[in-house]
This record gives sequence, C-alpha cells and structure tokens, in this order.
Amino acid sequence: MSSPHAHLYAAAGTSGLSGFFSFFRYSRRALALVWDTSRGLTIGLALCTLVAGVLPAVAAWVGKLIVDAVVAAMALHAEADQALSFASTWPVLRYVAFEALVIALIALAQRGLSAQQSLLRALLGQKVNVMILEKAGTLSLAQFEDSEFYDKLTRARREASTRPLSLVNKTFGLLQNAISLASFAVLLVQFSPWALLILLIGALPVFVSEAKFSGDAFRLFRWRSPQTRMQMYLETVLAREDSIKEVKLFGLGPLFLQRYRDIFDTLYAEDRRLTIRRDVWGFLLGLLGTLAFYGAYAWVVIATIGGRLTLGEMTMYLMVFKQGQAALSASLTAIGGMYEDNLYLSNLYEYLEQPVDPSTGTLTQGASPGDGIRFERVSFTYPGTREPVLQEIDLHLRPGESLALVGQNGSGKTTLIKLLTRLYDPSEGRILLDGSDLREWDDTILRRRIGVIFQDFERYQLPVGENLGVGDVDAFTDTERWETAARRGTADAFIERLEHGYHTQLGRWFENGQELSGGQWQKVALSRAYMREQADILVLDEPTAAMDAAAEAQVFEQFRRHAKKRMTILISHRFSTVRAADQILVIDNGRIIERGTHESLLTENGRYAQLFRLQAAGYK
Ligand SMILES: Nc1ncnc2c1ncn2[C@@H]1O[C@H](COP(=O)(O)OP(=O)(O)OP(=O)(O)O)[C@@H](O)[C@H]1O
Repeated sequence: MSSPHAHLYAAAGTSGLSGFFSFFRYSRRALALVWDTSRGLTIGLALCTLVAGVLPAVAAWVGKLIVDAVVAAMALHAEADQALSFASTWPVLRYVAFEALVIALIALAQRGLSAQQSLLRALLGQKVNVMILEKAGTLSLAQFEDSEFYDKLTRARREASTRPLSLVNKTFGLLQNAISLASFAVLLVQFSPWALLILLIGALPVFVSEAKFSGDAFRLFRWRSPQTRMQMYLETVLAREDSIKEVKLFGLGPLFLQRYRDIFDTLYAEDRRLTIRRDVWGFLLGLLGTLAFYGAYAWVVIATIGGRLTLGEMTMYLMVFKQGQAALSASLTAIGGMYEDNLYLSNLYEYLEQPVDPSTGTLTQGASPGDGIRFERVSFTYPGTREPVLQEIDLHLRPGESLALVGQNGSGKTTLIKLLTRLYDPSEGRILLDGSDLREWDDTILRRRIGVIFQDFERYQLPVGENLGVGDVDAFTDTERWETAARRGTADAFIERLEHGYHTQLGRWFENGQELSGGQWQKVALSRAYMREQADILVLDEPTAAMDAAAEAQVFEQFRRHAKKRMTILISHRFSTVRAADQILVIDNGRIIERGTHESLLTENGRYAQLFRLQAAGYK
C-alpha cells in the first residue's frame, strides 16, 4: 500500500477473517469493566435481555393459536348456527388476552433494558474517564510531549468512554437476538430445516459487508486523528478568552476559520465516500435477504394451499420467518458493530497499557545527608531529537548556597531544572542529591524537597487561596499557610485588597472570576513555591520577569531571608538579581562556559562581564 498511513492499516490488523475475529479480544474486558461498574445493573440487563429474547417467539406461537382457534370457532359457529356467546368466544379470546400480556411484558423488558443502559452509560463513562485521567497522572512529561502518544490520549478520551457500554449493549442485544432466533428455530424447523438455511444464507452477505466497512471506518478515524486534533485546537484558539485578544487584534478569525473548514471538507469527503459505499452495498446485499424471504413466503403459501399447513401455522411461520430474519440481520449487524467497538477499545487499552516509567526509587534519605546537589558530567538530549541540549554539566551546590544560571534564550537553563526535578532523566552522567542518584530517590520524597516556579507556571481557574494551596497538597485548603506563603511571595498585599480576599475566584471560566495582571500572577506562582515549607531546594525560573522594579526588590529581599540553610537556584536575565548569588554559571549552547561569583566573573572579563556591561549600558 502506498499510503503514508500504511502502518496504521497494518496495525488495525484486518487482513482476512482471522484479523476480524482477533479483534473480539476486548469484549471480555469490556464485560468485566461493566460488571465492575455495577453488578446490579449488569444482572438486570441480562434478565431483561433474556425476557425480551424469548417472548417474541411466544407471541408468534400464541398468534398461531389465535388464528387456528378462530378458524375452528368459525367452523363450529357455522355448523351450530347459534348466536355468539361468551362460552363460544372465550377459547379464542383467552389467547388474545394472553398475547396482550406477552406484548406488555416485552414492552416492560425493553423499557427495563433502555433504563438500565442509560444508567450504566453514565456510570461507565465516568469510570472510563477516571481511568484515563488516573493513567495520565502516571505518565512522564516526555510521553505527553510525544505527538503520537498524545493522539492516543485524544482518541481514547474522545470515543472510548462510550464504547465499552456500546459493546456490552451489543453483546446483550446479540444474546437477545440469539435467544429469539433459537426459539424461532424451534418453531421453524418443524416446517423444514431448509427454511432455516435459507434464513441464514439470506443474511450472510450483509454481514460480511458490514464487517468490512466497520474496519474502514475505524481506520479512517485513526489516521485522521492529527487533523481532528488540529480542528479541536483551532476551536480552542477561536473561542477561548486567553487567545481571543490576539485573534481579534491580528484578525486571525477568518484565516483560522478557513483552515477549520478546509479540514472539515477533507474529512467530510472521506466520510461521504465511505457512507455511500457502505449503504449502497448494504442495500444491494440486503436485497438477497428480501429475495430469500419472499421465496420462503411463496413456499409456505403453497404448502398451506396444498393443505399441509393450517392457516394459523402459515401466519406463524411467516411471522417467525420475518422476525427471524430481522433478528438474524440485527445479530449480524451487532457483530459488525462489536467489531467496530472492539477496534475503538483497542485504542483505549493501548493507551491504558502504555508502559509507565518504573524508575522511581525508594530512598527517603541520601547516602551522605547535607552534601547537597551534584551534577556529574550530565548531558541531555530531548526524546525524539538529536541535538544535545545540555553537555557535560558539572556543578555542586551545598545547603545554604545560592546558584544563579545565566545564558541566552534556549541555552538550556530551564532544561537543567527539569532534570533536577526529575521531569526527565539525564541521557548521560548523573545527578546526586545528598550523595544518592536522583533515580534512587522516592519521587514523592524528592519532589517534596523542591519548591519550584517555572516560567510557564499554571494559572488555575480556582480561588486565589487554592492557587497557592496547589503548592502543597497537604495544605491545599489551609488558610494560615496560604497567608504565610503569600507574605513570602509578596502577594499578600494585593490579595487582601481583592473582593473576597483569599477566596476570590481567579480566571474567567467561572462566575465572578477575577483576572490578575501578569505581575500579580507571578507573585501568586512565587508564593506557591513558598507553600512547600519542607522544601530545602528552592528553584525560581524567571520569577520576576513581569514585576515592576520595586516589587522585584521586595521579592529578592524575602528570597534572601528565606534562603538561609536552603539551596536556591535562580534563573534570570536581569543581572541585578543574579549578582548576589554565591555561584554564577554562564551557560552557552548547553555548556557551562564560565563560573564564579559576580566579582570574579567581572575580573575574568569574559561573556558574563560583556553581558553585564551591555545591560548596565542600557540603564544609563
Ligand atoms: N520539550 C522539549 N522538547 C524538545 N526540545 C526542547 C524542549 N524544551 C526545550 N527544548 C529545546 O531545548 C533548548 C533549551 O531550552 P530551555 O528551555 O532549557 O532554554 P532556556 O535556557 O531556559 O531558555 P530561555 O532563556 O528562553 O527560557 C532549546 O533549544 C529548546 O528548543
């Protein structure tokens, strides 16, 4: 196949019938999932399925009894030539009453089915979504940054929460139809086993075409998911408050909307082609079924005229044949649908089974406590890229010391922090904390020791207090801790002026949400880092870029006061904030090119001195 998506076609594994059946392997897991979600509802579904499956044959049989009883009563009535009485009509009417009861029971069972299905749908949707989100929490940052993986996640979230129930509904539907069919077969085989065969042969072609087209539909869904993701992204950009400013000012609306439409047009053209092919074939092959039915119809009629069947039997066989055919084609369509659901579920399980990095250690204390942080010849290349971003980094930071990282945009400063916080592991070399490799540390303990604010910190659409609380989940709602952290992060003054103080909702997503200025948000993020009272490593990546000069001075005064006995790492492009650090590293293109104190670096008269003078000149 020359298509660029050939590997996906292969992955969908639809080569022949064995491929087709191999995809039913998720049915059992879907059933187990539904069973775990609610046993009561699953049992209820099974019971209603059974009742709704058996009763149609009973109704057909009662129909035969009615017709035959009517014929007999009519003959009797003509013979006896007497007026109609209760006694003469009751033998027929009781069958009518019985049939009414059966039909009422079928309706009850069907109601029961749909009610239980809708309850189960809600429960199951929630359960699967929670599974997806829980799994997301165990994945590494690198996995999220991998676009193929991200596709899987998007696909899982978009479709899979409804698929398990759909699969189970179809399984039960299939069972129900199978039960009906078996009971019809019991009746039909008395007429002729050949009639059964005709029934089967008539329905088979539709089934085969359904199976083929479900596979096609899935492959379409699968390979187009990058496009669907782009569509979702454009929707977000065009309709979200945080992007709408630029969309308006740059006049991006029509441009993006056109791109959105173009994607739709491509997808729609493919959908249309598939739908038309699916339905044309469905119709043509369905004709075979109709042909089979009318063939059998003629046969039954001839047999009745020949006196081999009673009128009641004729009615029954016709009904049984018609309903049997409907049940059979419904079963076969259900199998096709189950196949499709299985394909979608394969995607969900592929996501859920994504291997999790098992590399969290167990250490809660290092081999030589008090040694601080050491980088030993650390190099790092981002997954999926070739160029190393950091090369042979050596550094040592002891408790009570401060370190500043200086360097051009893209030189690797933030990456160094990502390695320290174990969002990634070094490609070469090792990072030690208190004499032990970070990989040996228990991740939770390690992260508890680090308070960090990244440049691209998160702006949660939560009350301002909780925006601080996220810094320490154990104190998420602890107002006293919020206040202490806000004081250290110099956010207290403006928070207290907000209408509801620490309980003021932030962001625009929810009612009465208040938006903050860039500098205010930065103070919130800084205070968040201070929530980690246990943390003895404090990392600030451009913490004051959006602050005014007075605010910045205040932040650093607090910082120095708070930094005693701690290890602090500061990334900044402002030399005024960097100069007080005990150790300054100048990073260029992933390598440390200079190191020392402010004074020693100025004396050295290298890159640092040059950049410092450049910036100082700017202020003159
Ligand atoms: N997730 C990622 N995947 C691949 N490459 C990345 C990723 N994040 C950053 N990079 C690349 O790594 C290099 C270093 O980025 P980093 O964010 O560490 O720079 P920085 O020194 O912090 O820059 P700045 O001063 O602009 O914040 C850049 O060339 C960037 O393109």
